[in-house]
Formats: sequence, structure tokens, C-alpha cells
Amino acid sequence: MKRLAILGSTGSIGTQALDVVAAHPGLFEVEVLSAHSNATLLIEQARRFKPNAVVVTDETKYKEVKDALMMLPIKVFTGHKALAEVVQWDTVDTVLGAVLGFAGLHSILAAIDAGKRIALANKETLVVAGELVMARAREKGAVIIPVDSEHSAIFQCLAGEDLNKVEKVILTASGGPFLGRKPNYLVNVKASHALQHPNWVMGAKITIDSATLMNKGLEIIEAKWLFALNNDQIDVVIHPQSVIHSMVQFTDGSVKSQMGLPDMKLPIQYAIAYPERIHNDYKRLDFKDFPKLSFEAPDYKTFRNLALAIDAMKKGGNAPCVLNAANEVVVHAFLQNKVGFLEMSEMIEKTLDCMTFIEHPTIEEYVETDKEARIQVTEFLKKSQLSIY
Ligand SMILES: NC(=O)C1=CN([C@@H]2O[C@H](COP(=O)(O)OP(=O)(O)OC[C@H]3O[C@@H](n4cnc5c(N)ncnc54)[C@H](OP(=O)(O)O)[C@@H]3O)[C@@H](O)[C@H]2O)C=CC1
Ligand SMILES: CC(=O)[C@@H](O)[C@H](O)COP(=O)(O)O
Ligand SMILES: [Mn+2]
Repeated sequence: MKRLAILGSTGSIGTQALDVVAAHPGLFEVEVLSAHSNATLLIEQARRFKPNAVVVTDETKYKEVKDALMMLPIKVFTGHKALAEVVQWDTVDTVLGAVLGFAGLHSILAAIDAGKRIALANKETLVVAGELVMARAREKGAVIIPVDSEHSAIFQCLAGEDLNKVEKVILTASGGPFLGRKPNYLVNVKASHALQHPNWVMGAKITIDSATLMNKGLEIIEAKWLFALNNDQIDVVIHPQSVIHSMVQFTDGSVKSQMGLPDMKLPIQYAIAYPERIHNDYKRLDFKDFPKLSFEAPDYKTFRNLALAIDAMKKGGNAPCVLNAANEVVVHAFLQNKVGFLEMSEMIEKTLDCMTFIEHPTIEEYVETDKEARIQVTEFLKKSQLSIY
């Protein structure tokens, strides 16, 4: 029986993780659930899965959750400090990190400090502070198993292999809903269109990141730290069918891939059940449904976020943290139709250009960088909005 803390249980990954738990009675026990503001769903999940504790990080929702669960033996906490405490409980074996964005960093670090096994969906944690996070995981003996589909694929391809024999990894990218489109089209696209991912059903932020290819940029950085790769050992190929989830090329030229239908329940299940590979009844991949699997190079000129992310990775230090913070802010603005699709890259680039570079940031400096970058990009957004009127 694996005892889970599911952080971000009300999100796309969190709800699918609970589907996996429900599909395997007797294999998993839910020890902790956490949400930010969706009190209604958190209460419903708590009544169904009967965790030992729930954490609602938005303090204004605490009373609603506390009152609703009053008659049940479930502890209710609020705030990020509480989240960082509960993941360290002895009763927790595995922490699923599925909080969105930079906000997920502290609870993952706390779980690492307690030596927990971590099923990591929150890629931003590694984008922002990958070097520090992985070093601390090694020091504390915390095993990190990726949930992100590409990284789960690479992790599975690497099982039993000598890591020194890896030539490169090849991340597949669907290309998103605007594959093949040029700036004259993209200049007018709205959030409702960008939210229509061709293959995956995901949360709003990552869906926009897929449309801008920032998702792939973040994933390159995520792969660098997870698998201890050099910058030139990571390639991206557009694969619109999202059936090959990623590949590893070895020093003898052999290439291994991991394939499957685009369904996040598979990598979630793999990560929370690890090291076991457990049975399920989910739909199987039928190659006859995919008579053509295609591949092409990404269009770095049109989808500039991908190039910006690669540059930030090469620069290192706090640059990926700046990139991530600026991106979180502009995506939020784009979802409210307050900034144009192409303008997002402009704002991120300006923010990268104006921030002070720190080569080896401490955690406190990452927090400060994140805060400062959000202020800067918000200023750029305000100026661009003023210039419209
Ligand atoms: N969705 C997917 O298929 C994939 C997602 N990922 C990664 O997994 C992570 C989660 O993505 P996804 O599930 O799509 O996101 P969602 O937006 O669907 O869910 C996010 C979850 O995080 C919680 N949350 C949001 N903001 C905060 C905050 N400030 N503090 C604490 N909790 C917060 C939300 O709570 P509430 O809703 O209650 O406010 C919700 O439970 C991301 O890092 C993403 O990149 C990676 C690969 C695939
Ligand atoms: C499911 C998952 O892991 C996402 O990160 C997915 O990969 C997004 O697809 P693209 O970024 O390739 O469009
Ligand atoms: Mn992915």
C-alpha cells in the first residue's frame, strides 16, 4: 500500500491521479490532498477518499473547507507553510507534485528534505531551480520520478541503461493548435482558440504553453536537470500525433522510444506505482489507428518562446527563473485576453533583458528573482495596454 500526498488534487493532473487511485483499490491510500481555491471540489474529494489531512492554500477558503469536513476525522490546514509540513509526515510515502507553477517549489523542497519519493508533474520547480533541487534530492536520498509525459518516456527508456552511453534525448512536441501557422495569423489568435490542444486535455496554463511552444522550452530545461544532460544533448522534434512520447539515442546510434495513447493517467500511474508497473484497463494503442506518424523541425522563428527558453537554459543562473515568472504572468494575462499571442514572447524577452543576472542563486535569491520578474513584466504589460488606448 502506497500512501500518497496529492498536491494540487483539484487540477488536471490531481483529478486524474485520483482516477488512478480509484481504479486500483487496495494499492494506494490518500494521506493528504491539497487545493488552492477550489474548495467545493476539495471537499468532495476529501469525502470520497478520506485522507488524513487536506490543505487549502488560499486562506479565504479555510472556513468553508473546515466547516464542511467538521464531522469527519480529517485535519484541515491552510497556507503554504502547512503544505510544506504535511508532506514531511511519516505517514506519507510518495508526494505527487501537481501544484501549478512556481507556487509548487517550496512543498517539493520540503518533501525532498524529508527524503520522500516524489512523483513530479510540476516542471516549473526544475525549470526555476533544477540544479539546486536535484543536488538536494541526491543529498537527502529523495527519488524523483517524472510525471511529465516526455520525461516519463525518457525515464522508461533509460531503465537498465548505462547513463554514460546516452548520446542525446529527443523530446517530441505536438506543435499545438497553431502548428504551421505564421505571425500574420498568430497576431490575432485568442485564448479560446489557443486552449484547443489537438491531443491532450490539460490545465489552462500548460495548454497555452503548448500553443506557444514554451511548454517544450520548459521541458528541455526540465530534462537537462532530471537526466543530468549537457545543453547540446537535448533535441526537439515536432510529432503532431503525440503517440511517441519521447526518445533516447545511445552512443551506438540505437534509438529507444516510449509510446502510448496521449493519456496522462499512464505516466501518473507509472510514477506513483514506481518501481512496480501495474495493470490497468485503459484503452490500448492500436497502431492501425495511426497509419502515419510524422516528424518535422520546430519553427523557432515564429514560436520564439522555444528559442527564449533555450537561451535562458544556456545562460543558466537565475535566467530560467526569470523566464518562468514572466511566462506565468503573461499567460495569465493572455487567458484574460489582456495581451496578444505574439506579444507574450516580447514581454518575456524584455523581462529577461532587464533583470540582474545571478550565476548561482540561493533559494532566497530565486524567490526574490521570481518576485522581481513578476513586477517587471507586469510593468511592461501595463505599458503595452496603455499604448493600445
Ligand atoms: N495537465 C497535464 O496534463 C500536465 C501537467 N503538467 C504539469 O503539472 C502541473 C499541474 O498542471 P495542471 O494539473 O494542468 O494544472 P491545473 O491548473 O489544472 O491545476 C493546478 C493545481 O494546482 C493548484 N494551485 C494553483 N495555484 C496554486 C497556488 N498558488 N498554490 C497552491 N496550489 C495551487 C490548483 O488548485 P485550485 O484549482 O484549487 O485553485 C490545482 O489543484 C503543472 O506544473 C504542469 O506544467 C505536466 C504534464 C502534463
Ligand atoms: C501531456 C504532457 O506531458 C504535456 O506537456 C504535453 O506534452 C503537451 O504537449 P505539447 O507541448 O507537445 O503540445
Ligand atoms: Mn509534457
